[in-house]
Amino acid sequence: MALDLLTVAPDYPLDLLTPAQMGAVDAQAALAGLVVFDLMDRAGTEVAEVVQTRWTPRPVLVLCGPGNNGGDGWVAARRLRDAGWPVRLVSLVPLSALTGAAAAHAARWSAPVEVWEGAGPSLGETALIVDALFGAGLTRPLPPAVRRWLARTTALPLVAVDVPSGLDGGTGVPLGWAPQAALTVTFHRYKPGHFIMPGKSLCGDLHLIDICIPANIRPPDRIETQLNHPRLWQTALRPPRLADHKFTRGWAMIRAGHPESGGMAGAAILSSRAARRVGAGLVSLVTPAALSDWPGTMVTTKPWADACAEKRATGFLLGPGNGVSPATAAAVLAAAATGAPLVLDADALTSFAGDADRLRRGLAGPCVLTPHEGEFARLFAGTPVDLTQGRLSRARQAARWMGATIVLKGPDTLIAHPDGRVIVQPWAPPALATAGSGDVLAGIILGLMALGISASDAAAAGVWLHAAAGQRAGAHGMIAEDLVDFLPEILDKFIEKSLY
Ligand SMILES: NC(=O)C1=CN([C@@H]2O[C@H](COP(=O)(O)OP(=O)(O)OC[C@H]3O[C@@H](n4cnc5c(N)ncnc54)[C@H](O)[C@@H]3O)[C@@H](O)[C@H]2O)[C@@H](O)CC1
Ligand SMILES: Nc1ncnc2c1ncn2[C@@H]1O[C@H](COP(=O)(O)OP(=O)(O)O)[C@@H](O)[C@H]1O
Ligand SMILES: [K+]
Repeated sequence: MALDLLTVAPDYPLDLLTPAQMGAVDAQAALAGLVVFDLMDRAGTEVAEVVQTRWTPRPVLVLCGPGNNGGDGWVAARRLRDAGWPVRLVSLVPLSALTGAAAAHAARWSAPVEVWEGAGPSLGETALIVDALFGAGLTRPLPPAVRRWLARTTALPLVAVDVPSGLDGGTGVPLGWAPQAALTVTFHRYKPGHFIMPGKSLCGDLHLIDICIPANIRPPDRIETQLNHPRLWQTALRPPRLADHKFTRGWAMIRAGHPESGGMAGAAILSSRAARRVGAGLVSLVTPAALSDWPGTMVTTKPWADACAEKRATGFLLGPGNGVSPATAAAVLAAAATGAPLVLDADALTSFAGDADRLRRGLAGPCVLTPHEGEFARLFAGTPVDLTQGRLSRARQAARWMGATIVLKGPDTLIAHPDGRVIVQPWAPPALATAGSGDVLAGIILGLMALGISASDAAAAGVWLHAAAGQRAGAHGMIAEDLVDFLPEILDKFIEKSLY
């Protein structure tokens, strides 16, 4: 699903269900009188529809597994054959092993069936593979022969039913290995693994099919993972108000680095511009040596301790270009002790490598940490966070342990909150992978928090606005400075205007 980030995106289901939650929904649907045979019929029929929309008729090989995922495959094969496609059907198990709705749909298949043997079927003329082997709830690796067969067919496009078989739909991490799909068709609700790397990449294009399970059938436990969307935070964005003066719009303090301390001032300058563009009333760049920024930025060489003593400060950002050093760590702890909103990025995080517990104990107010994968690994090494887990689990554990919002950046940025909720932003232009882009993101989140917006709303809104600015800047030649320049236009699309 490609998304235009510049519009208030149309409604799409935000909830991402774990495989266990999807199983609970399936079970409740059956209890509510929905017939699994019919749900499977709709699922498989839609798979066939999507295939026919994307490809012209060609020899297709449908691989069907032992469970309901395989059942969808039997339906899809039948529909494609009815539409005149040359279809071969390969069942992973003997037909006598099938049960329930899958067995019932298998009984409706009137053409020859090949049952998997040894190294697997010959490819022959096959030009397209439908993978209906296993769904999102698989808990162990693919059988080795299946894995080897799929690995040999990578030149052919593969359509995955629910997930590419072998991918854990709950985490986005393959159970050892999963094939690369050209497209993935899933049902009722997306699962986290569709959007979190490497699953996001393995799924190819995504299609969500409504198989008519009513929306009031929900899992019994809390849905903890959601897609990002303006409706989560749009009302929290704060337009300028008639009675405002600059101090009511917040004063953000940014610590700038200095070459002599291993720092670079440019990063903090990008952050300061972004914080100002999203509406912070005043932004100070606190720097050990004179530097120049836009004239409206208050550049000051006063000590960082003075900035921390400023009672009117409503937000602090440390890290961009600060240099990794005990001095940076001390400056972080000084700002944290004020209890004012805090954003920590880059060197502010790495300065606590091996000592994350000291940072954790020092946090006294709302805090957003914005690590990329490298910074995350350095900061959380040696903590209770299990670094062998996938991104979703790691981000969630880290936020819980740190008691702060963690923005784990990447093509699938995760915004994890201490209460266990995680917001996923899977849409962001890869052109954002350019130096300084993260500094702009940190400045956006700082500016929003300095305006009084909560850490969770500022992080989710900030990640969206940053990605939207990236989209607006275009696929080629974008530099971090451009992101700052597009922020007013982006904000204008999302901010509520009725309060003027
Ligand atoms: N129940 C429903 O309401 C619907 C379910 N649908 C399909 O049903 C699929 C889920 O069906 P199933 O729950 O049967 O799951 P799967 O189709 O993934 O198959 C699980 C089967 O594989 C076997 N198996 C072997 N090793 C396993 C392992 N390590 N972990 C899990 N299973 C293992 C199990 O014994 C079981 O027979 C979804 O992916 C979706 O394609 C669709 O038909 C739409 C409607
Ligand atoms: N392939 C990608 N697709 C989309 N967004 C990306 C990609 N790579 C990086 N980004 C985004 O770009 C920003 C880069 O930040 P960061 O790594 O901190 O860079 P820097 O420190 O140089 O500013 C993050 O917001 C990240 O989510
Ligand atoms: K599958």
